[in-house]
This record gives sequence, C-alpha cells and structure tokens, in this order.
Amino acid sequence: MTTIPKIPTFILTRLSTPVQANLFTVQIAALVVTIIVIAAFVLRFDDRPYPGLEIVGKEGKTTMGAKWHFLKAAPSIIYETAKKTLHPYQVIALGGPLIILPADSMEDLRKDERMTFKAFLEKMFFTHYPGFNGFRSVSDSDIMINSIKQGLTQSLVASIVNLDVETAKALQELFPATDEWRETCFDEMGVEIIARLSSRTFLPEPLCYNKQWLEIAAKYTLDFHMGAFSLRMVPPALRPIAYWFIPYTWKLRAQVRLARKLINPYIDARRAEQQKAMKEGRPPQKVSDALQWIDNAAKGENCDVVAALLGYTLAAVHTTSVTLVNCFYELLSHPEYINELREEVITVFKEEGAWTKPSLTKLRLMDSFMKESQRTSPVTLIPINRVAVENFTLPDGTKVPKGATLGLPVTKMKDGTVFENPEEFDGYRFYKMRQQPGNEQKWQFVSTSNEHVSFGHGKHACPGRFFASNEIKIILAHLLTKYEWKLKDGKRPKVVSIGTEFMTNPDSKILYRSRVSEI
Ligand code: HEM
Repeated sequence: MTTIPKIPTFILTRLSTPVQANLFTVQIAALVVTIIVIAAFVLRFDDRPYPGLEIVGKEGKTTMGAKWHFLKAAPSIIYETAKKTLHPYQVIALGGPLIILPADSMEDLRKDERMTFKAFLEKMFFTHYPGFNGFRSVSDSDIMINSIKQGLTQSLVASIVNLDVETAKALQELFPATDEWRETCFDEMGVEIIARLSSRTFLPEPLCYNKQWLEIAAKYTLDFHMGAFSLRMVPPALRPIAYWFIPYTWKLRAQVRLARKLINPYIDARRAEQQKAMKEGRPPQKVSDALQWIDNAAKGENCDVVAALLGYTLAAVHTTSVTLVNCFYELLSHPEYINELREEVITVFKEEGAWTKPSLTKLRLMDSFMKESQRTSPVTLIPINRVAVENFTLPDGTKVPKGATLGLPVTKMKDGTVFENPEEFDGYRFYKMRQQPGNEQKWQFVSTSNEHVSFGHGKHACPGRFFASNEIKIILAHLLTKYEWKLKDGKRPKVVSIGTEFMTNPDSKILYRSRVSEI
C-alpha cells in the first residue's frame, strides 16, 4: 500500500502566513475569506468530473476530499496508475478535474493545437486579473515567446561572459571565503544566484543590479503561484470578489507596480534615443537585452514590455533554480562524482582558456549528470499542461470537452522499458547513451524527446533551455572549483510534493569550505 506523505510544515506555514500587513486589514481579509470559504461550500465549483472517463484517487471521497488527497499524494497516484493503464484517466486536482494523458501520447500531443498551453495559463493562472500580468504576456500573444526564440537565443554566446563574471561575484558574496566548514542554505542561495544571472542577462545595467528588482525576480514566481493557488480554492463565481481580499494578490499588484516604476524609465529612455537617432539619420545605439528583444519581437504591435519581463522571470527563475538545487543535492548525495566533474571542468577550461559555447559543450559528463538529475528529480510531475480550445476525441475514443484541462506526466522518465534500472541514479547514463552511434545529439541536456520530457517536446518545447543549460554549467563549474561541499549529517535534503509540484525544503542546510581553484 502506498503511504500518503504529510504536507511539510514549511509549506503549511507559507500557505497560512502570506504577507505582513496591519492587524485591522488582516482581520477584514480574514472575515471576507471566511465568508467566501463558507460560500464556497454552498456554491458549486465548476469541477464536475468529465463524463465517460475513469476517475482515479476519488474512491468514496467528496470532491474536496479528493482534491486534498491529490494535493498530498499526486506522485503516488500518478506513478501507480501509470503501471496499471495505458489509457487516459482523470484525477481531481485542486483546479478541478484533470485528464492525465498516457505518457506514450507525446508524439501526438506535440503537434496538437486543439489543446494549448496559452489556454491553460489563462484558466489556471488568471492572467486577466491585475498582478497576474506576467503570464498574460505568454497567454495573449507570441511576442514574449518569439523574443526568447530570436533575441535570447541569438545572444547566448555573448551572454556567457556575463554569466561567468556574475557567478564569480555572486558566489563571493553568498559563500564568503572560509577555511572552516560553514553551514549554508543552498535552496535560498540557488534562487538568489539564478535571479542575479537572469537579471544580468535580461536587463540593462545598472537596473540588473537593483536590489528591489532582484527581490521581485526572486519572489514574484512563488507569490504568483500562491496567489493562483488561493484563487483556485474559491468557486469561479466568487473569484472576482475574493481576488481583492487575498493577501497574495495585494503583493502581486505591488510587485507589478514596483516593476513598472523601476523599468519604465529605461524603456522611455530607450525609445527617446531611438527617435533621436532616427531624426539625426544615424542607427540607434546597439543594445542586447530583453527590453530590446521584446520590442523587436513586437514589430510595432502594442506590447506590455514590463509584463513580458515578469513573464521571463516567471518562466526562468523558479524552474532553473529548482533544477540547479536538485542537481547539486544529487551531486552531494553521490560524492564519488565530485572529483570526476571537477577534473572535467579543470581539463576543459585549461584546454579552451575560457567558458565559451564550445567549452561548455565539452562538459559531457556534467551534461549527462544534469540530465540524469532532471530525470530522477524533475521540477514538476506534469511538465506539459494544456486546456482544450475545442471539443475533440482522443485516439482511444475519449471525448474531451472544450475547456478541459489535460496534462502529460513525467512517468516515461522512470519507465524501465526506456531507461535501464530507472530507480538508480547513474550520472554516466546519458554520457554512455550519447556514445552509441546516432545518439550523440539525442541525449544532450537540451535535447527533448518523447521519453525525456522535462523541457516538453515539439513545437512548444521550452525555448529557454539553452540559456538554462549554460547558466547551470557555469555555476556548477564555479561551485566545484572554488569550494568543497558536503551534506549535513550525510542526509540529502528531502524533495517534497505539493500537488504536481516538487520542491526541496528551504530550511535544509549543507556545508562548504573554500578551496584554491586551479582555474
Ligand atoms: C531548467 C529550467 C527550465 C525548465 C525545467 C523549463 C521547463 C519548461 C517546460 C516543461 C515547458 C512547457 C513545454 C510544453 O508545454 O510543451 C516550458 C515552456 C516555456 N519555457 Fe521553460 N523551462 C526552463 C527554463 C526556462 C527559461 C530560462 C526560460 C526563459 C528565459 C523559459 C521560457 C519558457 C517559455 C516562454 C515557455 C513557453 C513555450 C511555448 O509555449 O511555446 N524556460 N519550459
């Protein structure tokens, strides 16, 4: 029998103590939230299961009971069911019924436009409410996605130098030199490093170093998810009222206001310079940052650049930091790889003389280790999320109504018919697979496939993965050469699940001390 894990205290604390506010405001909000919760039981949620589809995880429970059960036990429900059926089924997730597609259907799904990620964002992340603007930039147009595909991707080579310099600076501050073993909270540091590196790449100087912006970069995503999570608990009819009384939504609106205050002067100055250059008949100053990539991708169309930048933050910071933190914890849990990876870093750097696209590509063991860590500890149980934009029928005859939520889970990544000894962590797994003829490209960290879906696959596969890969490799290279590391009491910080999301415990500590770097 599968045991149901308890929701960890640090998550419950986070759910129950969202923001500081004065006592009176909190009392009013608490009163309104109580009324709304009572009304929630009286009013209907629009979460009747889809007809004609098996429901898993509800057995004898009320809808609320099933939601709570899924919140606590989603991984065991999904992995266990994957062993029993190759057909679609539904679960009762917090946001209502969710159709779980068979892991084998990736090939069809990757081309299917009858269900879209945009519609999913709109339905689950309330993109039309103020404060949730970040994902509106993705759900309402292709500008933000195109700006990444064109601007960020073309700037990858140039951005490596900044990533290298910024990592050195960040580590000096976050892990001050010490000869004694010292405790650190790597969860927190991971978010901070990724927020700094992303900001250095996406924003102009000195804005990228602005402390208030960096705080938004590090915190907007979590507050965004908590805000959406709170709003999903309210019946749809009450959401327009409840929205104004959920403390997380106050925080989100404040973050968007502050982001506008910080970023708008740069946008205005940029546009003024462009107009001046046009008048003077000279080309405008060349710049390469997200403000410009977004402006270029908009091609004169109206676009909320600040919202799109918040969209960059939402897409980039949490995903990359969780991937980095998991990868690092995996490394400390398998210390036999530390020296091998360090040796690889030193050898490649000495051969190439700097971190560049070719030298990062030569870090083959690191690439394999990162991909294996993503396979064993993914960021989410369901990386591919869709909402049906029309009524349609799946190949097995399942009828999907317009508006239905669908997801494809990561179960294939632990499937023994695809990956030998799938429960075992093998840092060399993809290194060896790439040595097989014809497979050199298929199993790189950034390669997507029907079997390894951490970045999605097909037309909508993550366009930021090339950047994320460079970031993580450079950070690991610095961490390995400048410091020694070990787990506290030999224990790997636990990964916990809340619904379909995985996270590490932010209270976990690891130990480090300085070493003399060879490079
Ligand atoms: C390790 C870090 C990351 C992981 C694990 C990750 C994962 C994913 C996944 C699973 C998807 C959904 C694919 C689908 O629906 O088919 C996605 C989409 C997306 N990601 Fe990432 N991502 C990461 C980093 C980034 C970064 C750094 C950026 C931007 C700078 C980014 C921007 C996006 C965008 C814009 C989409 C939507 C693409 C579309 O709908 O066409 N991601 N990502």
